[in-house]
Amino acid sequence: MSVALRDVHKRYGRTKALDGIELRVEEGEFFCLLGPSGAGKTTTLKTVAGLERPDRGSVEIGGRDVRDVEPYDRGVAMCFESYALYPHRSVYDNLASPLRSPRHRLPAAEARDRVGAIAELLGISALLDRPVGQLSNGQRQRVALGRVLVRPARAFLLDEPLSHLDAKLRQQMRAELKAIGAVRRTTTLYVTHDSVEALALGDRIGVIRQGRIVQTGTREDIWYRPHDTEVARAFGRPRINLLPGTVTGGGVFRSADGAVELPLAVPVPRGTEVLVGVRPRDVSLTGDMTGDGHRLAGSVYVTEVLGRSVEVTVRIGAQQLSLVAARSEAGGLRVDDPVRPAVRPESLLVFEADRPERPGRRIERR
Ligand SMILES: Nc1ncnc2c1ncn2[C@@H]1O[C@H](COP(=O)(O)OP(=O)(O)OP(=O)(O)O)[C@@H](O)[C@H]1O
Repeated sequence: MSVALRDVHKRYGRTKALDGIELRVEEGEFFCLLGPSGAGKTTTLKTVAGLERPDRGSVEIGGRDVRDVEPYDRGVAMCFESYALYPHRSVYDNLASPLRSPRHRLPAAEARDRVGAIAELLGISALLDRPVGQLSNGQRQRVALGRVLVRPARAFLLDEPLSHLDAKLRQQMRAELKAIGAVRRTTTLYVTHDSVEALALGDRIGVIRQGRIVQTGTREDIWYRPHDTEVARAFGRPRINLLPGTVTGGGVFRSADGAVELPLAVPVPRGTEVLVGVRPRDVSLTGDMTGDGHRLAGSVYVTEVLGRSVEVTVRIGAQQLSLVAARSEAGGLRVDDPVRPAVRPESLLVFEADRPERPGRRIERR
């Protein structure tokens, strides 16, 4: 079932939690809602589940306005970050109890199969007889997720369901979550503040900030065409370089101290104050084999080993430019060594300068 929110507003006293949310999750789609703490992610989910009533705007499930539909009758299954489990009952009972509700009431054998399959996928088969109260936080979180995924639902609403797992398990579960048949077939709205998770999981991603959706798109849209500097900063580690400066005649970017000059592929009027963005992996330490790409002259400021590659921060006048190079290229570099990194004009993103009231928007290629 598709899920749509139109112009949804919600206030708690003086706090504007949702400020005109527009969102549409297509049938069967896995949609990630990404935003910082307090952005309104949980409130959005609660509004879909019917646990909060919007002050204005509408929520539709399967094309039907659900204003007057009770949470229980909406047919959505929600997993909260603060999970409600029965601590004295076994993992098996916690997983099976949703299937005993009058809504589902599956035959015992079928319920057992479903619970077994979900427990297997979540790696908790060995814990089925244990009381939930004796489990670790990460194990409990998997039980809570299982309680949601086990039931037949028209849509899953998942609120940071992997947040309590350690890094390794989180990565593993991330990969497995989308492979679960029920998840693959069922519309899923997944909330996270982790951009890596959003990029890994989302068929599409919605970026939420201060109760509004700033940008919706595929991972390619968000990565290559971020709406503004804040979206650009949110995705990618090491972070995108954003160099402040002005556009001179001939469409060349120039930093305030004149140390960095870069030809722009995007037409920008002369005199415009901009931030030029380039991702560290798009800066080449040794210059392109083909020789194209614009060269800059600087010196090594800091190097940091990131497994097989090295992050090199280069000082160019008053600017710092970070790049990622292979260890074979950058392994021997010392602080203050001169380097000539190269940047291709087509990998540059151009943004309006940030203003106090809002981050700089990307200037589009015409
Ligand atoms: N029941 C409530 N009463 C008062 N204020 C609330 C209530 N629920 C949420 N808020 C406020 O509404 C805003 C949005 O909260 P919400 O929980 O939706 O954010 P979030 O993006 O899910 O954040 P987090 O990642 O920290 O869970 C916050 O400023 C929060 O303090």
